[in-house]
Amino acid sequence: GNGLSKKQIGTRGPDKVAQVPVGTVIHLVRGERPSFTVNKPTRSLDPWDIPDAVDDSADSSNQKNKDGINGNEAERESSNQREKQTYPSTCSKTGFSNAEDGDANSIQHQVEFDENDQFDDDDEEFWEDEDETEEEALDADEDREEDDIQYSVAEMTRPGQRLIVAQGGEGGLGNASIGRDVRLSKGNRQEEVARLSTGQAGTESFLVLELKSIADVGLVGLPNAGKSTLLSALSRARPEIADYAFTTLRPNIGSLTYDYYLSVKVADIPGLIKGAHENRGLGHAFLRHIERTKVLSYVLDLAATLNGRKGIPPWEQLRDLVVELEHYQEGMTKRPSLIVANKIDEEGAEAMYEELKRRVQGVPIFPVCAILQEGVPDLRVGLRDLMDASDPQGVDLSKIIVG
Ligand SMILES: Nc1nc2c(ncn2[C@@H]2O[C@H](COP(=O)(O)OP(=O)(O)OP(=O)(O)O)[C@@H](O)[C@H]2O)c(=O)[nH]1
Ligand SMILES: [Mg+2]
Repeated sequence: GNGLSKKQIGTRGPDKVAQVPVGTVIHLVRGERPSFTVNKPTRSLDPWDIPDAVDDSADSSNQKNKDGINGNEAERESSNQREKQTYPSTCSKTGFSNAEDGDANSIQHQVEFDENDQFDDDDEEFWEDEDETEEEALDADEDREEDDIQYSVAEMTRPGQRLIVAQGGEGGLGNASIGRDVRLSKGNRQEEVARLSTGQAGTESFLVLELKSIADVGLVGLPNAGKSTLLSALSRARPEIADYAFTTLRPNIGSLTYDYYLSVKVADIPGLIKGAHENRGLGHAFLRHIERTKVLSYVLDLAATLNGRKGIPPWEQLRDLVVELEHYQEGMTKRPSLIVANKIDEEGAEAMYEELKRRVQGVPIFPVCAILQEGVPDLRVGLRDLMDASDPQGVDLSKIIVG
């Protein structure tokens, strides 16, 4: 699928506790199968709710998603199939093919899983023993950059969720245990003593951790900055727009296509306020989604203090946003970033834009009027350049001149 960052890890020896962000999918490359199985393979990303994917009860069915995460293709396919069943048979396929763009409407509907849909049950071949000794297998693993994913183990959907993906071994008791007090029948004493003193080996697994991103670009800004307006100017998505804070309560996704092949997904995320990292506003829910985008586009309202409004000047908006993101997760604002200076059409906004350029350096700034789509073509190019840039910059808090 789109926007996946992968990290391969190996575990050996005792249990290891790794903290992974919500939205991480764990795939097994090699090793022992864990005792739980994935109930529902993920085939689409609802940007807001990640469907529960882990069946904690030790179920022996082993559904898996060999391809990892399927993109919209599969989702669309299956949703079409579902609709086909519910619509009268005279309804042609073109009658409901509106979800051709990966925009808000097509992504936001919840996909239900049809147990037999798309997934073959010929699991066996994935679990056939290979003619490799364990030693050889380990060496091979170190050589290979990326191994084939055998099995999707779990999708972490809740904060603090814990799963044991590899069990630690039992410690040996040592020679001290071979004393008179170990009462064993003569027959299997030898065996039993050996087992007690050496312990038992732990299981071993090689995993790929995959953090699902909801989009390539996240539009980050205070409420009312014009994020939703901008998304609708950039793409065919039609999010709700209104002249009050917290219009957007769920992320909306729009697709930007360039030159037929490149498609960049942009997420319009609910407005962020000061204290969001302490869960003010809808804080954590918003931040969680920003976490899952690769590129940050800060949308600043140039007109917030103009014409008698009692808002926050754009450079302070930027500082507040950066502080919130960093409080939530250190290093987050190092992501490739650009600034959209919105509402350039308002009286006095030009001067604010000049002031903003003076006070914030190191990241590109695009003056835009989202309502009239002015500056939007340049922004589109800017976003693409940012995706391609070899040394993209984040916003450096110490370089914002405030006050
Ligand atoms: N003058 C002017 N107004 C704009 C521009 N872009 C957006 N607006 C207005 O700003 C208000 C807020 O726009 P939204 O797009 O809903 O803002 P948002 O950032 O999505 O707001 P939340 O969803 O509450 O976080 C609306 O009244 C828009 O019409 C612009 O370029 N110029
Ligand atoms: Mg909005």
